[in-house]
Amino acid sequence: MAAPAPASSFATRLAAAVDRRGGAACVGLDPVLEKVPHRNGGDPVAAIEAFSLRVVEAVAGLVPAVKLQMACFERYGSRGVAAAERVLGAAGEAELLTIADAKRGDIGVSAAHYAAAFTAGPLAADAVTVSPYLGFDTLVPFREAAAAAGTGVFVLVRTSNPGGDDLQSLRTPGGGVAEVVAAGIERMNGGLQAGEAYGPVGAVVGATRPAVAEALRVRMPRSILLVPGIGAQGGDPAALSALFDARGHGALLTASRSVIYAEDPAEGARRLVAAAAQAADRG
Ligand SMILES: O=c1ccn([C@@H]2O[C@H](COP(=O)(O)O)[C@@H](O)[C@H]2O)c(=O)[nH]1
Repeated sequence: MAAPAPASSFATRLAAAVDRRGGAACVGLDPVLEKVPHRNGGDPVAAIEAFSLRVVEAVAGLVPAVKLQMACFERYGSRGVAAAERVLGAAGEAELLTIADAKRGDIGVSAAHYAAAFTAGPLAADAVTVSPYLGFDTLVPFREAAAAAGTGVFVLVRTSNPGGDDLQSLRTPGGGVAEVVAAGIERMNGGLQAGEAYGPVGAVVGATRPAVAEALRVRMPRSILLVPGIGAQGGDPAALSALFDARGHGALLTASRSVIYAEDPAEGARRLVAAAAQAADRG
């Protein structure tokens, strides 16, 4: 029997959440033991989980989405993963869309396992980040799982770190590497449902190179852009207006340290939403 069709696509749910909260902002949950309240010699997993749950509670109702940095949890093994499951669950219950920032990538047969892990079961999220380094065939299982589950996939295209240039800006006969990846993603979003502006395959494009991000936006008109690099990495939402469409959709600005370690994360989240709304208004 065919799997039941999802109630709505990730793009539709994200657009509704952005409209409800007033701006396309995402709070990154990157809990680091040294920065969260904890007892010396106490349980690190309990500390990062409690901190993450407090941030979820503080930002629920303010932002459309949260992004969990899986590495912050996985470094603690199975207990850390179990904590990530609970934080994802709590965020979902608080009506936050969830992005598992897992940056997975492997040959197709193994990619299918990763895709299953993040679309169904205890680690299921509304979207997952993936690496395109092994080729476009390895993205297909993620695309198929996302389309079937009504979730999203964000492919790394142009990352926010300084070393992103090392490989992503290399020239090839088909253009720069990032442009080749962008073209592949655009192809994967073919055949949109009627009334849908964006497909299930989005792109990670760093805020630290706004002109590059803008050029990539043009190459991927059907992709939602997940835009890290705001705040701690110096990216400025005001420089990112061109990433949004006329309805203020199409991009999701995400910031972690500058919000979760602010004196008042709720206030940090409000500021991020306001900055995203202002950027989208000018788009
Ligand atoms: O190009 C990328 C891709 C992913 N990230 C991730 O986003 C957050 C950024 O944290 P900040 O504290 O807002 O700098 C983190 O989880 C990164 O791994 C990115 O920064 N750039």
